[in-house]
Amino acid sequence: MMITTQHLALDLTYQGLTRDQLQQFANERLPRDFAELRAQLLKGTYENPSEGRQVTHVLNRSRHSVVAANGGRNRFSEIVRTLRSGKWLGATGQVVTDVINVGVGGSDLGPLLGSEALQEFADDNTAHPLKVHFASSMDGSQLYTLLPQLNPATTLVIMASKSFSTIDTLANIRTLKAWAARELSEQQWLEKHVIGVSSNIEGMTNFGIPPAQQLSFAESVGGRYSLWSAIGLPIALTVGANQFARMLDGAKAMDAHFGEAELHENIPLLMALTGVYNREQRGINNLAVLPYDGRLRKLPDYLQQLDMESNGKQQDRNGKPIDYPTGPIIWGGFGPNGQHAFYQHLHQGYDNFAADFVLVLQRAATEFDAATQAEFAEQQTLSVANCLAHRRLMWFGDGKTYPGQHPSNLLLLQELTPQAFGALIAAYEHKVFTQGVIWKINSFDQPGVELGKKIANEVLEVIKTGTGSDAFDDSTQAILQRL
Ligand SMILES: O=P(O)(O)OC[C@H]1O[C@H](O)[C@H](O)[C@@H](O)[C@@H]1O
Repeated sequence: MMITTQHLALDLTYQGLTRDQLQQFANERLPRDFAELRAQLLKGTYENPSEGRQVTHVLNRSRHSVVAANGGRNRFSEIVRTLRSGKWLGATGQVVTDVINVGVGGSDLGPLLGSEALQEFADDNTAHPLKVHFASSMDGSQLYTLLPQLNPATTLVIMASKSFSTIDTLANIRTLKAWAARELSEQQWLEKHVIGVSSNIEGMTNFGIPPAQQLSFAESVGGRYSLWSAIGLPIALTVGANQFARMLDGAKAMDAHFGEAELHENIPLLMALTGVYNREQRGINNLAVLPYDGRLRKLPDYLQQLDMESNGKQQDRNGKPIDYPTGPIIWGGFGPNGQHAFYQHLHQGYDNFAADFVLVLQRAATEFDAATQAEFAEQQTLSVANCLAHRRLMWFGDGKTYPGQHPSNLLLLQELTPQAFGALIAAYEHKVFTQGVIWKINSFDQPGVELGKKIANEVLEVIKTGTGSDAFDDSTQAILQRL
């Protein structure tokens, strides 16, 4: 069973469900008002009850929407143009050559995935190739290796944080500020070397970021749904504003598909239903994401946040406890390398799993000479053959010691264009939305993460003041003692 849209195809043959079975399952599990709720999501009026706002990330896909305008698309494009054309001068008059995106979670994973995936599609009118780096880790380990290679006078920092209060990001920024102080005054650094991306405008202003270097986006755009907003700046810096807009177009085309296509032709809907079926009817609690293209290496990480932070819940939309399983554990890795590492367990291990294979069939022509190009084409074919082989073995087994019967999707991209990438990510967003509706949960909050942050602050306070550790358990106390 293969469904083909403009940018993305889905083969769900190895889910092992007939059209009738899917229809019947949809009749049982999709609520009656599903079409209405879906229309709300696509209009930007779907409710996020616990945070008291509507869900509007879909509006960011439109090149001219109101939300996009409030997010400062013009300023966004201007910043992209200036930096990519080598016209952004630092405080000492030198051209900025390196950008570090400092953010975590939704302010890191989407920009990182998108920049890696689409690099080859960069608009080639760049006079000065800009290098884009990423720093997310709370412990500073990325900056530790990155900073010795950079010069504060030619480096610009994107402070990317929806809330502008995430301690991981603030800690990395403090380190960068201290590092820049070798060459620049604080004033110089703020005026020419920092761009803020946030929905907390006051926070950016209080930090001292000049208004012209503030890019905002609506609070109603969830962090894990924010790569379409100004948070996508690193992607635009990598590929150019036009290619970034093409990524939005691809997502928009998927929105239209999700809104209009009938059940048997609707990619996100079928991904959602087969996922719920696997969870509930086959008792499978995990989904392996297996991209067969190195440019999508970070896809499992990205989808972990998108899916697990959205649907890993034990309360319904009204805050009432629920007693049925919700979103699965998402894990995975780059398929071809996984074959030499964890696939043994997938083929012969004891555990059940479902898988999403993501396959790109062709790679655009490059500037390599013909002989090298032919070898690369051969490598692409090798990867396709391996993807198809392992997918078959996981489903059919060998009738003897390989059990098979592990259901999988094949998400097929003819080429990894910005449009196809946008469509792929939007399809997953809508899958997660649909499953959230089926499970009656709010996919747009993350109370568990917030409780973790609160407890971390309490522990930090004890470490800093050296008092109050007796409120903790023995194990925690013993470790604090060593510290
Ligand atoms: O963008 P920020 O406000 O800094 O948030 C970064 C991340 O932190 C949190 O812990 C949330 O769970 C994520 O959803 C969010 O993407």
